[in-house]
Amino acid sequence: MAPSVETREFQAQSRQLLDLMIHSIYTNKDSFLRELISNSSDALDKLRLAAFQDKDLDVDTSDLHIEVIADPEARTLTVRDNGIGMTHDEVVDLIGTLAKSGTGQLREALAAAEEAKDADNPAAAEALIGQFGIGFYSTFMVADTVTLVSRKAGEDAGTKWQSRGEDTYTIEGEADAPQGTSVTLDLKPADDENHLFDYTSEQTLTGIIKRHSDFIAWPIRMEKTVPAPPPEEGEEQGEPTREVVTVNSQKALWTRPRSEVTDEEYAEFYRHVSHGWDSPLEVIPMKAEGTFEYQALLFIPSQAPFDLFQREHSRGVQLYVKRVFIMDDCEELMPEYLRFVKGVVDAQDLSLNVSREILQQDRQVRRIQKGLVRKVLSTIAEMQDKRPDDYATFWEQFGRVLKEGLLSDADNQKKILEVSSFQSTHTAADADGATADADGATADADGATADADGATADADGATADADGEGAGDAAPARTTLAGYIERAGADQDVVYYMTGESRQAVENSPHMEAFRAKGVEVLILTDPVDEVWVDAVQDFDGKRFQSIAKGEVDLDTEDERKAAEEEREKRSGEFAGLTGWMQELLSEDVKEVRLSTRLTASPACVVGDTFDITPQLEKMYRAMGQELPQMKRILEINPTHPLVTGLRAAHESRPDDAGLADTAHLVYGMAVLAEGGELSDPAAFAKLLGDKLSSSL
Ligand SMILES: Nc1ncnc2c1ncn2[C@@H]1O[C@H](COP(=O)(O)OP(=O)(O)OP(=O)(O)O)[C@@H](O)[C@H]1O
Repeated sequence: MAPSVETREFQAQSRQLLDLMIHSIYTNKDSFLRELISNSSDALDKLRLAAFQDKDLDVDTSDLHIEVIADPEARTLTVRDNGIGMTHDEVVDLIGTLAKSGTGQLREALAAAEEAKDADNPAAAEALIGQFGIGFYSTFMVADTVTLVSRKAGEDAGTKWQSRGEDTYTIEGEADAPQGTSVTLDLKPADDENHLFDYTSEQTLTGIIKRHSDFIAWPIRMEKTVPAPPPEEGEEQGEPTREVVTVNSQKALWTRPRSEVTDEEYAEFYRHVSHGWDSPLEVIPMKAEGTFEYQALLFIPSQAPFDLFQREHSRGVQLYVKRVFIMDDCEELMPEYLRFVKGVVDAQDLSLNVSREILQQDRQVRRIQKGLVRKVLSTIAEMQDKRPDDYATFWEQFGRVLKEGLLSDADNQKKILEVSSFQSTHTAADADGATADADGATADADGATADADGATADADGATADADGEGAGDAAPARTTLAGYIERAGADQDVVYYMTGESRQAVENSPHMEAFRAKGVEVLILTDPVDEVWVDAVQDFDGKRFQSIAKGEVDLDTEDERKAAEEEREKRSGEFAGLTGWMQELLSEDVKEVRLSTRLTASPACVVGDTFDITPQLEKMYRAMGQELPQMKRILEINPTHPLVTGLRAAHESRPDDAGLADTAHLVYGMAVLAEGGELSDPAAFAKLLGDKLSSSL
């Protein structure tokens, strides 16, 4: 019976990707070979491990290798391995669908690339390929047809998958497939101008393999024409012969001294372990000797992967034991908040059949983790100190993740705070035009202000920052906590901050008014994680973190404080009628109405008690499905604002006027909006405002 050929459709997103690949002008077309070899190498690692762990698995692991077979006449190129192979279902799942499909960013990026293609702007597609690294599908950059034949170790029959990269692929049984996987490409005609080289040329292939895959631990073999050795005296030069040679050196990069490895070799290895297409920002080789020995080669990427904040985010650190691959993404070696770190750890003293369960319990593994974390944090500190531009890139890409460590790694909290940097009213505003200190709020004593375009790092800890939004944009600068504390002076015993959704929302919030008037610097924290760590971290260098939107503020000197106290008492008496009435009227929304000391220009603002959670955090909790009681906050009104004094006078003379209650509701609504908050009933607010405006005409 002839084997049945099944034709299946690619998923919509896979189709889009393939389309991009086929029409790609991506210049690094050679990368397809690195991807195939990388996949083969992984498959060989997996087979060796499977054979080791499952003694019943009937496989021959005596000659694990990768073969590259070129046929210039037929214009085909095959990459074959005798690794773990794939079952029929795995081929459909892993090759027929895109593993990372369904994620928002990829969908968005694809849509953007699609649009750009219509607009004849291929750069977007190029960026997409570079950023997402599109493994197996990259073969369609160089091939018209791709045929994959695979037989899983331990199974009797194989599977053949074939596609022209259009809407469909075919899949059928292949009875006598050898164990492992082969991928055969029907190559497109060479077109040097478009970086599509002749991938059947021995020289081209050798060059690519040496450049991209030299360190692969398995032999990569290729049949080549080898010249005969020089003749002995009196003999004739022999004919060149065809021989199978191993093209790569197979040297594990982490065992070689840094001085002997080029940056490009490190970059290629990084791409292999991270499945990335970018270059590493930092290379961290490590060697620990003594009671437990390990070598590690870690990398900090230059670009955050698109799934960094998704549960099933990309892999991190691989564990090897005495050069033998044991597992991908070894969580036990790297804490969650350093999940962006890629690389390998090769431990000498673990057993080859170590399992995740054992790793979790193992004291040695915990000590390795401690060593790795210490080294990564000290590398970030060094970057901050010596390579501010790289540090700025790092912070832009991974700062949000690193700050998660403030919650989960108490031992390193101080270190993490030291290497963190923050926007503040002192640092330059970013490109959205919100200015930090338009009215000169924070010119500090030594005159070191963040410079206008944020392009240079200043001496007191404000670091310049490339925000990745393209050249020409004013880059935001950030400050370290040490920089903040130095500027604040010894008398200020807290670090002021405000959290919010954007710099602009924080800067324009009424809470900022008194701080701006007094020239007191405030950290501007806009990452969701900021909402949480500020409550969990006690202090930095003995200075407490204090939200300017919580509790009472006190920015006065002793004398000012006395005068203000007297003034407030007098005013409290004068305004008691108004605050009491408003408190009752607004009791569904607020727990107190009181006079404010933090406002200079706005009529009112809402604040929390010192230990209340912020509205943003409340929103986050609710989004995560957590039930919370309704949080009531405090309405502070400004006793010098004409709207407030006017309302007081009107309420005194016409206490029963229903229109005044509307005004009070509007004052509250304005306070919520001014801090960037959300009204519980925006339609009611709009109607009230509309009525008020009509009656004033
Ligand atoms: N030669 C092979 N042998 C066995 N399995 C393979 C082979 N090639 C690919 N696979 C399987 O198919 C999956 C998808 O491969 P693909 O190259 O598209 O993505 P990837 O390597 O997982 O990730 P990335 O897209 O980041 O490179 C692999 O994860 C692997 O499970």
